[in-house]
Amino acid sequence: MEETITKESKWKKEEEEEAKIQIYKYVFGFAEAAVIKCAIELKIANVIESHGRPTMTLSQLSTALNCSPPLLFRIMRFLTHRGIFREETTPENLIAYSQTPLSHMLINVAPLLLLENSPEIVASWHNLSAKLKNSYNNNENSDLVVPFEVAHGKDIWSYGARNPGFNRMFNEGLGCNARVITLPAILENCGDIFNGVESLVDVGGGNGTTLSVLVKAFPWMKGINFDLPNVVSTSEKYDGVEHVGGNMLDFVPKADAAFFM
Ligand SMILES: C[S@@+](CC[C@H](N)C(=O)[O-])C[C@H]1O[C@@H](n2cnc3c(N)ncnc32)[C@H](O)[C@@H]1O
Repeated sequence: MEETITKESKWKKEEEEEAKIQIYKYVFGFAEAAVIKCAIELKIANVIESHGRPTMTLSQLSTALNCSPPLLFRIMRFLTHRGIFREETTPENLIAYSQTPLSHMLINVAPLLLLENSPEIVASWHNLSAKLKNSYNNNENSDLVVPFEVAHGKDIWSYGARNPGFNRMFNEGLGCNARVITLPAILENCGDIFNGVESLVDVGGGNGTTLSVLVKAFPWMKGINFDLPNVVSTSEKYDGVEHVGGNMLDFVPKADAAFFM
């Protein structure tokens, strides 16, 4: 007689109990990003950092942020549990907070976190299944499905051209990624690729952050930041960097070397 594998015989009781706990990670998975965004918008890390003392009591922090202490305490408890800020008790028995390496990073990477957790980008992720539907057998049509376009009805560059707020957030977010994460790694590990390069065009260079860092590191180099007209027209000016607007499919300004990131 064929053996029937029942649910009970297949899974151990502990595994099922663990699954009941784990599933809540996914039910409330969004909360992690939402609380980080809340901390950035309130500028909690900036306020603690500029307080001038290593710790700041809950009462001082609540006053500085104009937030209800019990509400702020709950947000801080969520964050400190994850190593974002440290909770301490003062000699007067008051709750106080200090910075950790992770909470300090919130200050530097705030633009990137705000971009990736923006309603526009999150809406793309909510359309991820559209990308996979009917993609069996490498269906060519599924290659054309872009979750951002499903969510917003247009590609991300056209959307940015029509939405100055998103355009700015996008360029600041990627500029932050370049400044804090990518460029330090490039400069530390392979900076010598720029030796002898007198002019460099950054194709799709966004708001010019990358070139602004590179021309400082290699002062003999002239930078040409090439991006869509709506991007460069609102970008900050940097010494040693010329902004050129255009479509890379039509032309790319001439230089000793081209950089794509
Ligand atoms: C992924 S972002 C990279 C930005 C920047 N290089 C970085 O790494 O932070 C791509 C960039 O290409 C630009 N871009 C997209 N299509 C373009 C086109 N046809 N011509 C010129 N730039 C374009 C976008 O505006 C955007 O700034």
